[in-house]
Amino acid sequence: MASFKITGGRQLKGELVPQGAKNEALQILCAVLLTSEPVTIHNIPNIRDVNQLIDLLGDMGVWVTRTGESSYRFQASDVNLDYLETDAFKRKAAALRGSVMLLGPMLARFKKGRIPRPGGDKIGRRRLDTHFLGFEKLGAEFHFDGDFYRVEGEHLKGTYMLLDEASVTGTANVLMAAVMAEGTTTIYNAACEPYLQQLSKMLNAMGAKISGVGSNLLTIEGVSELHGTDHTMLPDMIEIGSFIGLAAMTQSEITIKNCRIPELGIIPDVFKRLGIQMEFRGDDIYIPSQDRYQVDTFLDGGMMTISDAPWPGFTPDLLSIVLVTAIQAQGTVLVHQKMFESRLFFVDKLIEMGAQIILCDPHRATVVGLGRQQQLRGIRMTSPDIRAGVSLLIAALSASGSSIIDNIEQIDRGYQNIDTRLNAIGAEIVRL
Ligand SMILES: CC(=O)N[C@H]1[C@@H](OP(=O)(O)OP(=O)(O)OC[C@H]2O[C@@H](n3ccc(=O)[nH]c3=O)[C@H](O)[C@@H]2O)O[C@H](CO)[C@@H](O)[C@@H]1O
Ligand SMILES: C=C(OP(=O)(O)O)C(=O)O
Repeated sequence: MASFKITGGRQLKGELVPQGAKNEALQILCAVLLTSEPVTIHNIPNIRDVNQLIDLLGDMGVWVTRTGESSYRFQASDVNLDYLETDAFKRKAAALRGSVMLLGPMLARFKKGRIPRPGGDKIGRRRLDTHFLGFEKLGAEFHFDGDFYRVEGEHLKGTYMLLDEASVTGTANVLMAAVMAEGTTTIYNAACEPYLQQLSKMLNAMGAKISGVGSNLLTIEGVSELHGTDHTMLPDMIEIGSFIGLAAMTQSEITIKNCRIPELGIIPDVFKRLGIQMEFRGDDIYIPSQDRYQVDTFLDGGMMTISDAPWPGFTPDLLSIVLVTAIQAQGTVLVHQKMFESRLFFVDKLIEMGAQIILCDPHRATVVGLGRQQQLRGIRMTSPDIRAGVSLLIAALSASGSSIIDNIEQIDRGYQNIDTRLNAIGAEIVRL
């Protein structure tokens, strides 16, 4: 188990370039299984979850060639389906959440697929019903033997389906199964975040016929085969949001480069409602060093609540960052994590550091901003999940004295060389 030692209280200054998007990468990498032709992908983040999925594809027989710093070519012309029966597959696929999206492509191309219970953050119940109900609607059979989920379907047929929830990985999985089904599939209540739009655009470039991209109603006309393509990943919007929170908490002047601002949806506005100033300079976001940031109230004077919702609502993956950023704001914010029930427990560490937070219940925490009247104190803590881990890192960077964060493998799942990149603009983080 690795740890970070952080010397807090330093103001940072400089530029940060966001990595390619983790959650887009996991969808896109699974989609390479849909064709026997080469698919080249650019701007792939060098992070644990993505590297594990690339390794897994290699083990399945996909030819993987690194063609540049963050570019790879994949060719799934010799996939070994027997590998799916091995213990190694079980162990590796169970290490990350994104592996569940191998199922849709396997079903589409090889008529069957098998996956162990996927891993990922332990942030509450994470059901997979949407995935399997969708596959069944397409005519596949589904079995779960307690260890493995199996799907089989010789002849997938297009149909209308109303997803039981707008699940991100569920929509991606069903979409990838449907692209080569016979006839037309309509997916209503589809998740529509930019990463799914990116996946749809890539599939269309491979020869799929998907319309309604960007909406919650996708129409897919099945085609008999897909071809190779080139695809470039968006910058990671969760990393961009994390850097905005980091800048505010540490009073740093940071420019976040090449953000693809139109794809960020409501994210910048939510941070602005915390009182954080930012300027859009072309496609960069400039955040000046701010001594104070005053939380907005609602128009009727009511206390600010920030909650998550399926896209184009605010992503749940940034609520932990909003929560930590509110600690040094002026004013009070209620953070309401509606989707996941175990994602806010890390606040006990922040309270130990001196933050004024009341955990109302597993879904809601009220943060009473310190308005820089008092600095947080460094402590020793453990990173429970990716986003809580980075939130603790931000808290530690703003604190007086030094902190240790254990279990930073969680942070490495989603943030590329975060220590080196932040040290380059003035942070003091040592990997132990
Ligand atoms: C690998 C990957 O891409 N992971 C992301 C993906 O996970 P993932 O695809 O696993 O998450 P889902 O979109 O399926 O849903 C997450 C949770 O939210 C609940 N839910 C979902 C939709 C809805 O309309 N209402 C609702 O309450 C679900 O019951 C579930 O508990 O999307 C999540 C939600 O943005 C993100 O936190 C994860 O980072
Ligand atoms: C919850 C997350 O990831 P995963 O779905 O991979 O666990 C996340 O990226 O915040």
